[in-house]
Amino acid sequence: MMQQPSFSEQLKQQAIPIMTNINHHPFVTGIRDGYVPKTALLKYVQQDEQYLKGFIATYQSLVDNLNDAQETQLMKNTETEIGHEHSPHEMFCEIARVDYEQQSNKPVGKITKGYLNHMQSSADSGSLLNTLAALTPCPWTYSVLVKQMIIEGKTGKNNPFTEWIEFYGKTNSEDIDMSKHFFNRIDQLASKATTDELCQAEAYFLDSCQWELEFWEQAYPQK
Ligand SMILES: Cc1ncc(C[n+]2csc(CCO)c2C)c(N)n1
Repeated sequence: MMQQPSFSEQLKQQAIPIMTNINHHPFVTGIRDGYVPKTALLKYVQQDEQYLKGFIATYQSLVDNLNDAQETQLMKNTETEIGHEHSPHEMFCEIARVDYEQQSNKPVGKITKGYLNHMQSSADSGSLLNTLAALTPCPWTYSVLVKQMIIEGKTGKNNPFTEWIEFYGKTNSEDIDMSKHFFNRIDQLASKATTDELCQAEAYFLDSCQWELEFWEQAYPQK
């Protein structure tokens, strides 16, 4: 008999259309091909500075709500990774020839706010499964898109984004792959969840994937 795919495999399958749109978004193809307009890089950095603060806040509420010491330690280990996201912002600023220091504390845009509210509402739902489902697309979509670029051989001295691609390629290496760790935990929780709970978690996951797409679009509108 064919084995039923795991819940996390089902989530990834459901997200394929959104992931395809992300991979074809001009911001992402620009990184792959070595040119993104300065205005887009700037907008991204300004919004992502705000986004990271919110991501860390939601992650913190997740850790605070854990009641298992071992799991708390595991999640805290992952937490130390999150603080290192400023260097990709510095790379974008260098490429755009703008001062990184001037880019923080800009007003939070509509999409950034929407995405952050969505993540926080997953934590407020009181369900670890929902919270992990809402947080995972952040590391997962980046891991998928950079892996694709690395496979296609888009890194090299001709591409100014090589360091950026390798940054996310590295943070997603086997031993510290955050999305893998989150997906494993999601599968454990899913095995004890009701159908309704699984539906809810799936919606949190897919909405976050859609917000990831909107986030690129916010910085570099296609219209
Ligand atoms: C909108 C947006 N989505 C994802 C990331 C990437 N990212 C942010 S935190 C984190 C986890 C550990 O570093 C990862 C991969 C980003 N910068 N901005």
